[in-house]
Amino acid sequence: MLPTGIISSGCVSKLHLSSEVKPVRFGAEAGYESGVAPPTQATRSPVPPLKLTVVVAVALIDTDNRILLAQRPEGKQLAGLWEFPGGKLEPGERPEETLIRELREELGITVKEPCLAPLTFASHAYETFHLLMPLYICRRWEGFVQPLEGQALKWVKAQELRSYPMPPADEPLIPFLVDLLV
Ligand SMILES: Nc1nc2c([nH]c(=O)n2[C@H]2C[C@H](O)[C@@H](COP(=O)(O)OP(=O)(O)OP(=O)(O)O)O2)c(=O)[nH]1
Repeated sequence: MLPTGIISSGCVSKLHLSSEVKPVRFGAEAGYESGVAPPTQATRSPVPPLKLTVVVAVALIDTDNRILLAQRPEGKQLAGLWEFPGGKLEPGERPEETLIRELREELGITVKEPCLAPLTFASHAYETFHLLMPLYICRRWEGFVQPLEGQALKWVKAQELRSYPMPPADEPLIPFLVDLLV
């Protein structure tokens, strides 16, 4: 059996090893004032953390239980992949405000905050940032969905989501939608 802290196969996809040994700091010196144990040699991340980017997304669901996907345009990162509408949290915004703003800008629809229900979230390390993406669901909005930013749009059944290539962060979200809608 492996002792705690040794990485075995199956749970961790990337292991970064460094021969550089840094001095270990404890307690207040390490920024831990009281009551919280400092990271140990075994639990401290061996690589500098990626910048955390919060993107808020929504599965809009129509009366036939189909989900709206939008295709990322040419020239952008992850171009051609199908994603949930949404966008980056701006400073000072609450996640629901971000979504309401993005849905108006991207799709021309008006969503009221009580119509946004949290479903799950994605946490995914891209090469240059770590994405944290709450996924809401929404069944009620005002106006007609329009591709205001030139993006292709598709209404897709939950069981057909796997036929649309999505960003890697989104793949673990699919079973939650299948459980909810199928
Ligand atoms: N909206 C949305 N973004 C997603 C999803 N999955 C996923 O990995 N992302 C990533 C792609 C982008 O890196 C980021 C979304 O930021 P954004 O909507 O502002 O996209 P963007 O490329 O236009 O960003 P930028 O030009 O303003 O930097 O999150 C998803 O399902 N929906």
